[in-house]
Amino acid sequence: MATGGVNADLAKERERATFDSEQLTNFLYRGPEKVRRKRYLQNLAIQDPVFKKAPLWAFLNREQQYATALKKHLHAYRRIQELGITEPVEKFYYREAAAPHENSPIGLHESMFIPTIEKQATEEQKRKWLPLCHSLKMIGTYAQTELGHGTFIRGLETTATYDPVAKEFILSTPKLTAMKYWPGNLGKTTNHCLVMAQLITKGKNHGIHMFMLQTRDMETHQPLPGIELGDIGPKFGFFDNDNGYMILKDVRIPRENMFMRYYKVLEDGTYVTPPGDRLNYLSMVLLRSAITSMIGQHLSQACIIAIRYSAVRRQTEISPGGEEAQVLDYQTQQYKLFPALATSYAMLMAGRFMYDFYLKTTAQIEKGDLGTMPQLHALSAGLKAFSTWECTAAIEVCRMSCGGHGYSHASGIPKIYVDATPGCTYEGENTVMMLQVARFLMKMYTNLQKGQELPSFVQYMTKSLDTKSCMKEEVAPKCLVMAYEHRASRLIKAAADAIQAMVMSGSSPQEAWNKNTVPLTWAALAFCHMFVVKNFFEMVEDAKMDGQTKAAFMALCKLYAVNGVITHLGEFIQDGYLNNQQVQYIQKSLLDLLAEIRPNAVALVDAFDYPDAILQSCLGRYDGQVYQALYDFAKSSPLNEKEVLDSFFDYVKPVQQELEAMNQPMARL
Ligand SMILES: CCCCCCC/C=C/C(=O)SCCNC(=O)CCNC(=O)[C@H](O)C(C)(C)COP(=O)(O)OP(=O)(O)OC[C@H]1O[C@@H](n2cnc3c(N)ncnc32)[C@H](O)[C@@H]1OP(=O)(O)O
Ligand SMILES: Cc1cc2nc3c(=O)[nH]c(=O)nc-3n(C[C@H](O)[C@H](O)[C@H](O)COP(=O)(O)OP(=O)(O)OC[C@H]3O[C@@H](n4cnc5c(N)ncnc54)[C@H](O)[C@@H]3O)c2cc1C
Repeated sequence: MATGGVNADLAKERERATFDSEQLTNFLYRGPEKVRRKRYLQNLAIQDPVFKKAPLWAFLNREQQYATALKKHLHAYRRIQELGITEPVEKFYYREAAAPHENSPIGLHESMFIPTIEKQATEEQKRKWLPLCHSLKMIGTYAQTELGHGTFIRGLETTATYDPVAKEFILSTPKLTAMKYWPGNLGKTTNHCLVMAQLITKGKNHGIHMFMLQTRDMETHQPLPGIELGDIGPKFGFFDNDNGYMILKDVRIPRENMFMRYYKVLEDGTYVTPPGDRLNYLSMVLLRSAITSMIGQHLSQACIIAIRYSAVRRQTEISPGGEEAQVLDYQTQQYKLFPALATSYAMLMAGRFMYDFYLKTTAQIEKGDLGTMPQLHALSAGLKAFSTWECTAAIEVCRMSCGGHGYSHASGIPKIYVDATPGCTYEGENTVMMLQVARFLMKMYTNLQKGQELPSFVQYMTKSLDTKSCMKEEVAPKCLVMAYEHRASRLIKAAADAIQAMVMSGSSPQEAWNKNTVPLTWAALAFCHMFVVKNFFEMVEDAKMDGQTKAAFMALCKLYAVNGVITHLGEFIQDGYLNNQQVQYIQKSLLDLLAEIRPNAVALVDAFDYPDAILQSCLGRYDGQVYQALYDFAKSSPLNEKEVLDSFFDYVKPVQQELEAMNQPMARL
């Protein structure tokens, strides 16, 4: 444990901030009452001896990591029920503090299995399954992806063939590539899963549908007949999770195990047409809608670590014989870290919008109004992809900005990165998700050409592209937003025109699409970027906080927008929308903003309000005592338990002796 009070540099940083970080914390967590409740729940978990006593995951092997994570998450699950915590966000605060950076082996049970039952099951099915789920008699996961197919789910090969005589479905993975592969917690933890399979009845394939499958005996936990299950082995991250594989050999389940809220097969095998398309994709939409906030939180943790450390770390005298500078004073270090910080706030704001939009839209869907599903799909897919790409790249920047110590697990950043980066892949591979956004945008563009009204968040497309930017020396938010709108509109039009031109010259629409997927992803990315920028400005402008806090927050928001223009400059100037002079204004504004943010950098990360016990970082400690903490971390390495390791006697000594004998002058003769 480090001692010595707060590091003097860090203390100074907090004194010189121009705003009160608590104000921003209150905004981030939606009010002081919610902040108090968050801290209360986090403290409850942090003080709980079961969580407190557990060894740090970094020093454990994979089996131990799995067992520790399981023990903690099960204890948390029980405590959450005992404490009567029902709000999802409050459960999250408790869990995060109970098992920081340890992914839950019952995570899929809570994040996909139960929500899918709640949304896709009939009332009768819910009555039967939900109580068993809540008592963990049933522990389930979401088994969709197969060895051969993750993205193209219409191509899944698992079959569910209805037998009207027995009134059962026969589940089968008829070939190697059909085996379920990747589902979280499928390998060892769960005893049930939702299986996505091709529904075949009366000899006809009706496409993929969801079925409830019991995989293991509920007492002995042994796999049931016809089911082979296992863990898929170690991965880049998620070491503590048993992502699994599953082979099914003609496993029979009752007809009632098909999720029948929207889709139905009658006893005689008649398929009843559902009220709408893609309703069984809604579980993916839920998680996609939650990922933007989640990934923003991952990045915010990396920013706390890198920025606090950069305030403490001193390296190189600026003038000969002078004091070594805090590395945070180097403009280049600010250029790495402040855009990352701005990105984390931007994504937290986008995530807030996204989740609220999800709740609003799904409430309409529940009432039978499916009209906004395409918008929900496009926005959740796009923000999921955009935010995970941006945030994982920024986390890696944070890690490298910590120099050598960033590479150590002592920093905490490597674990944040490896657990964040699969967000680019799971719940829809990012490029594929961007192409779904592009598909939506192309439709909107066609509707525009037909003179139809567009949904509000794509109405900017109706503006003329013949205008020039209003950007002046004082870089105004309005002009920044318009620049993003212009870039998105132009790239959407460019992609649409390219496709139309190919179709006009004889290509099929599919061929024209496939020859333009790169420009289509440019357009989709520009759309998502514009959406995030615009939403960030709107949320800062509407935020209720004092003037100094708002000014500090606004500086970040502007930096996010300005930095995005500089990073993607070609797309903003290609048609002459911004001229050379205006680009210079923006470049100058970037440097001015770095200087403006500098005194508030530590306060801006303090506002995220992560206790040390959650952050688990020697570099990101609130007191800045990083060197003592690094030394303590090194001392606690199991390799240091023995002064001389057995491997020295087993391997080094014999080789030394052999080499010594070989190198004797006599031996060479
Ligand atoms: C607490 C967190 C811990 C982390 C845990 C991580 C857990 C991870 C779990 C998983 O990864 S589960 C598996 C996730 N898998 C995927 O996401 C698969 C991705 N693939 C798809 O979603 C689809 O195959 C596709 C790429 C969207 C294509 O679908 P499909 O082939 O059926 O459609 P298209 O022919 O392209 O389009 C047809 C039509 O349907 C519309 N559409 C597609 N998806 C949706 C949707 N979800 N909602 C509404 N509408 C949808 C699409 O836009 C087309 O519309 P039109 O243009 O024809 O109007
Ligand atoms: C940590 C983790 C947890 C997971 N948990 C679960 C789970 O709980 N349940 C579950 O069912 N699955 C789970 N998955 C699987 C995950 O959902 C899939 O890996 C994901 O959907 C991507 O599919 P894929 O692996 O088939 O990638 P592929 O589609 O094979 O992607 C490979 C490449 O092909 C490109 N590509 C593919 N199709 C197209 C296209 N049409 N156009 C252009 N490019 C294309 C992609 O962009 C990518 O570059 C998990 C995966 C991970 C990593």
